[in-house]
Amino acid sequence: MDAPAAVHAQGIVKRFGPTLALDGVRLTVRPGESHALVGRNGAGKSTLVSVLTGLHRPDAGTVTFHGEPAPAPGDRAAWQAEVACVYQKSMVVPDLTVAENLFLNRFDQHRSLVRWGRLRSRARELLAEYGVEVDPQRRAKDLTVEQRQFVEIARALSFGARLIILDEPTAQLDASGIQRLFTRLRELQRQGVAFLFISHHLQEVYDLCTTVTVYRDARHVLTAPVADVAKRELVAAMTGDSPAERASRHAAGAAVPGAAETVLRAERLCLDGQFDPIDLTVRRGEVLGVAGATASGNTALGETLAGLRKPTAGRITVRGRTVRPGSVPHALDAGIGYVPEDRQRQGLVLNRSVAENATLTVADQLGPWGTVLPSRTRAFAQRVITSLDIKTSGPDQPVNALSGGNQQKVVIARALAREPHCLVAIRPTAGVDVKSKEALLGVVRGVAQEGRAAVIVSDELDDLRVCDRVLALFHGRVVAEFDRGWTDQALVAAMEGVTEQRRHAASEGGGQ
Ligand SMILES: Nc1ncnc2c1ncn2[C@@H]1O[C@H](COP(=O)(O)OP(=O)(O)OP(=O)(O)O)[C@@H](O)[C@H]1O
Repeated sequence: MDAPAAVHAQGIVKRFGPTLALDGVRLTVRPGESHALVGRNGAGKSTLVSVLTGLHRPDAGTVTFHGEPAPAPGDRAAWQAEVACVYQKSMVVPDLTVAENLFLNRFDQHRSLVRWGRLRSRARELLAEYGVEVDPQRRAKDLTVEQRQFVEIARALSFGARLIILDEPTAQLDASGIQRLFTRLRELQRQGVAFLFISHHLQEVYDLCTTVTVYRDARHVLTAPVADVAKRELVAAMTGDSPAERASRHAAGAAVPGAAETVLRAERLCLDGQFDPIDLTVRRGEVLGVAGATASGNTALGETLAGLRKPTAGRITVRGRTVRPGSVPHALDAGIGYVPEDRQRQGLVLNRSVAENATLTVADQLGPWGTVLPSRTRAFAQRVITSLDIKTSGPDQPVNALSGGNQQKVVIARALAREPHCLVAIRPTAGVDVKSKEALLGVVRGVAQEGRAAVIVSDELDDLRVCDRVLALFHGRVVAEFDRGWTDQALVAAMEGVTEQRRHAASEGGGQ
């Protein structure tokens, strides 16, 4: 406890124009500690990370590493020797090998010739030292997310950094990948490496971290040992609400008129190398879950339903009408609304406003004869901002100035704008805070309640709990089907390929 903090930040203020992103916040992470930083979307977590890694200069406040003042702005090498952040979006260069990535910008300055053999053996030594089993000659783009994160961690440690920031590191890992990551992190902690762990998965915070800090609306709210804070107190600190009992989301949906009618049907739909022939139907008033771990084929199935991928064989119909395969415009026209997994690439036009993004799919409804009335666009966007609780300075703010979770809400708003017959959402709550998650899932349920239908493709149990039925995929095949009332263990076991059974259901029970 007497050793100086791995990082100590105090009185940090950061403004972006009119937005106060950090309002005098503090954070202390001790050597060997794993410290969680949690907060609702837009609370200021990413901004703090940018300050702690030297990407943003704070308007006020101080940062020290191991008792020494932070390096001068712009001195990249000095910052790298203190701290590294492993982001969801990889920083490694995809076309270079692991060895090249590890030694990027570190080639011997006075040698014009790189000695590749030596580089590879040094890379092998370095990976072995940190227990990372990856061939240094493989291209970074061929690595799994898990391997890439390990390479990035090894790279950071090899620069001398003893503080590693992990920004939603588990977002793209399956359960066994998360376990392997946590095991590795615990080993490194024992060697004195400190971690700052940013996650919207509160359970992971309890599994991994010893201390938790909560920010809310740009301010520091709480720092405490994880063991002393109950989950509902943590949520209350994040939201500012009193810990009122929240209704269980396992509750059955109300009956909808005409509920037997099939909205979306897939017949013998298959995509080579991704999933075997699958039959599925989604009826009016129903939310269907398509569960599966990474590479189970569930994402590919969702993307095929949305027209993003062309199936090898099979047929998709919406209310009896065949949809042209592999065409997003046709899927959209047929009434399939799509919420993509990668909002940065597929979801948003980042430099355009919230209003423009939210209304992209409904431009034809915003004015007469092909015109778009700004007043109508803004009014529409304002309704969306209110109903989805999007934290923004207004409809005219560009979406790239929103926090990640709030960007996700804009993507969902856009998919809903056309009032699709069936919404297909892939991991719709990734990176979204607990309260917004509830709101978003409530919106998806609402689609079904209005007599339409929805498909949620996810490995998140919270997402799947709002579904009326869940298909579990493993290695491209449906291995189990669950009605409401499944237990977490049963569904996880199916997703991990541990059990296989066609119909698995208990309509009683809490499913917690
Ligand atoms: N480059 C920027 N320009 C303008 N505003 C910004 C910028 N970066 C962040 N902000 C604003 O600062 C506030 C804090 O955002 P930040 O990204 O730090 O939140 P966060 O806690 O990381 O949220 P999330 O969990 O959604 O990622 C938000 O209101 C956001 O809109």
